[in-house]
This record gives sequence, C-alpha cells and structure tokens, in this order.
Amino acid sequence: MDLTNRMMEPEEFARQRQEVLNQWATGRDVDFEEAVAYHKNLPRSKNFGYKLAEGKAGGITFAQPRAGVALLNEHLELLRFLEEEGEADFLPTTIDSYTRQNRYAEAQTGIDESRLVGRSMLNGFPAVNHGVSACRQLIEHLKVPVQVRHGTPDARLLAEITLAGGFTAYEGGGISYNIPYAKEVSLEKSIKYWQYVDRLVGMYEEKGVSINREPFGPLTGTLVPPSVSHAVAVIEGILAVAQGVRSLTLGYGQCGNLLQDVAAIRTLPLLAAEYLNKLGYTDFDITTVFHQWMGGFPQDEAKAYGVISWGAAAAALGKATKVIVKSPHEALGIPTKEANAAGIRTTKQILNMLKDQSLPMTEELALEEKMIGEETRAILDRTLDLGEGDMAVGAVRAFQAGVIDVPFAPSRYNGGRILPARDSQGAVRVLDFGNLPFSEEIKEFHRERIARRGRDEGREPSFQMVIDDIYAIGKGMLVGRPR
Ligand SMILES: CC[C@H]1O[C@@H](n2cnc3c(N)ncnc32)[C@H](O)[C@@H]1O
Repeated sequence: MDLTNRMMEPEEFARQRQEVLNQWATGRDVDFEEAVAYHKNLPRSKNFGYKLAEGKAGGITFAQPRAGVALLNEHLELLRFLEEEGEADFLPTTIDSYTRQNRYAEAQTGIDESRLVGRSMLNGFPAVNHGVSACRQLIEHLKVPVQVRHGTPDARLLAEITLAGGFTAYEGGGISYNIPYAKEVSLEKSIKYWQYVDRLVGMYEEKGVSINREPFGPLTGTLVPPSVSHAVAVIEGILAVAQGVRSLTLGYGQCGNLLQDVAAIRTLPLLAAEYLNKLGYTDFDITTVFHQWMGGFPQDEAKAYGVISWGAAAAALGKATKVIVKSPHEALGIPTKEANAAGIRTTKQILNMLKDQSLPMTEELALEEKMIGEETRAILDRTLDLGEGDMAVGAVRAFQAGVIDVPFAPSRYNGGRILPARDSQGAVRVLDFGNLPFSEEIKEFHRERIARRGRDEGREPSFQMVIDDIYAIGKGMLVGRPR
C-alpha cells in the first residue's frame, strides 16, 4: 500500500491535476492563481470559515439547509428564497447523483432534459457541467457563504471547479463519502482522491484564502454509535490537516436521545484536538455541525416538524456551531423551496428560544461523555497501532479488521459485523460488537442497557429490536417498542 498521511508532493499534485482538469471540458476554465485573486476580492461576509469562527466565538448555532436543482437560474432562485424566506445563515449547493459518480455526460443529459420539460430532472446542481463562471454567478448573487454538499468518492474535479468558482466550503472525505455512498470503491483509492482535495484546499490556505472542510459526520445516518462516527470524523480531520486544511468542521448525526446527542457534540471537538495535537498538528480551527435526524421521517408534516424541532433543540443545547436542517418533505423526496424554507424557520425559532439556555452537567450526561470518549479513543488508538503511526494506512487496515465498522453501509470495504440497537431511553447502544476494540467494561455498559430494555419490553434483545428502531421515528416514536 503506497498510501501515506504525509503532505502530497507538489510534483504528484501537478501530475494528478493534469489528469483531473481534463476529465471534463469545463476543467480548462480553472486557473489557480486567477481563482486566488477572485477569492481575495470576495467580501469577508461571504467566507464560510470566518463566519463559523465568529459564531463559535459568540456561542451561536447557525442553521443551514440542503438544496440543489439542475439549472443555474432555478438553483439561484431557490438559494435566494432560502436566504430571504428561510433566513438561512449558510447556504448549500447539493450536487446531483450523476456528478457524484463522475458521470458528467449523464448530468449533461439531465440538464438538457430539465431545459426541455421546465423542471429539475436532477436531484442536485451539476456544478462540473455548469463550470466556474456559473458558480461565480451564484456566489455573486447571494449574501451568505455557500458550501458544496455532495457524496463523491472522487471529488477532485468538482473541488477544482467549485473552489475556483468562489465556494468557500467543501463537505466530504475519503471515508465518509465512500463507505456510506459507494459499494466498489476501495478505501485506499478514495482516501488518496481526498488527499488531493485537501491539498488543493491547503494550497488556497497558503495563498491566504480560507476554505472550510467538513467531513460527512452522519455516515449511513442509521443508528451509528457516536464513537464510530466520531472515530471517522477525527481521522478525516487528521487527514485534512495533514494536507494543510485549517478550517475544520466536524459533524455528528442526531441519534435522538438528548443526553447522548449533547455528550456526542461536546466531546467531538475535544477528541479531535487531542489527537491532532498528539500527532503534532497545531494550526487548525475546529467547529462542529449537528445533523438533524438522518433516518426515516414521518410522512405527516406536523410530525416531521416535531422531528426537525427536536434536532434543533439538541443542536442548541449541545452548542453546535451549525445545524443541518431537514424539511417537512423529508419522507417524500426533494422538498419544495417553501417546505425547505419552513424547516429552516422552525429550526431558527428553536435555536433562538434556546440560545440563552444550557443543559446542567448531570451524572448521566457525564457518563455519556465518558463512554463516548473511552470508546472513541479505543478505536483511534487501535487504528494508529494498525497504521504504525500513520492514520491514513491505519484507517484502511482498521476497516479491513473491523476495528471501524459502520452499520448498514453498502461498501464491501466495510465489515458490517456490528449491530446497534436503542436502549430503553432511546440512546444508541451496541448489540453485536463485531470486531470493535472495546473493553469488557465498555461492552458490559452496552449489554446491561439493552438487557434492561429487553426486560421492559418482555422480549430477548434481538435483530428485531434493530428493525423496530429503524422504523420507529417514521412511525412517530423513538424506541421501536413491540406492537
Ligand atoms: C444526505 C441526505 C439528505 O440530503 C437531502 N437532500 C438530498 N438532495 C437534496 C436536494 N437536492 N434538495 C434538498 N435536500 C436534499 C435529503 O433529503 C436527505 O435528507
């Protein structure tokens, strides 16, 4: 494996860049020096990382939706609506599925069809096909900072074009945009692709242009134990900083039990700083992002607003820097701009009402923080051992060994041996540990709480509990109680 966590050599970057910019015609519009100059002319108010840092300093939790449609004018109209009517603090540009798989010819077909039928025939904005100047039109007509959100294992060309196009934030990572999003892409490959992306961001940073990087925290978004998603988030943060990334937003997907979720969002930046410092990195600024429930939603819009509000409340009480907002159309598909805007306003109402409140430290909250810390350190330490000190090599070997294992992930590079289930308070615990490197004491903590639920429900802990939990929120519950 010729993978290493060392900073990519300029020659290697230049060699890849030649190939990357030729993957689609619009790649030829990218001129790094010109792009740096363009960024330097953007107002500070449009820089994602600066606004995040101000929010962190002020103890503010910002709200950001997801959104993306096929054509430039419609996409701009959508984003302006979310900025004005939705009161969004940050804007996205969600990229379509063809572009995420580097299938630009099919993205072009989607653009042509959308023009023909007068509505979006893609589930996001095909930024590669639209190109640098189209991206710049978006940035110039919007007030708040804009981030590229997608799910792309090979996101190199998309990064080149959108960053040259004035975007100042880029989501994803070599693990978090592979394991939950692809089946056949090797982890070694996707980590290398993302080292290119992070090196490009590092090059912008070296020129004085701040570009924020946000690993995708929720992973499969289905009952992922906090320590598993934290381990991936910290590893991707390390891989990014190793390439020169400075502005880092680490994420976590809501599980639904308040104390567990608050403990998770509070421990994440501390664990990241601990391991970054341990590996000798000091030049970074960490903020956090909390994703409102990423699993199945209720069809009923009023109940969906309840789930959205609960996510907003957990984000506010956890003092996350940013919360990613869902819409009342989540169970149906791509939301209308009105529904999307309503989800943001619901969220901001909760954020505003809770911004002067905080959760007292209780024994239970302290225990949740302690367990997440111990479990995450157990995974990260074993990963570093496997990598003989190299976190990139360690990550690949940790997945091969099942030391990192993401429940319900499609990738064949993920072991898929672990099974999560909620305890009686709805906290996500581990029913089957697979090869997670947990001590007997940690395992007993999980077993005891799941056994207690079994007693409460008069049934043996089993896979049926997991199935019941997966459907529970969509059915208006949290814990999947037997009928
Ligand atoms: C990570 C998956 C999430 O992204 C959301 N999503 C994906 N594409 C779009 C889109 N084009 N507009 C709004 N939301 C979207 C989807 O609803 C789901 O909640």
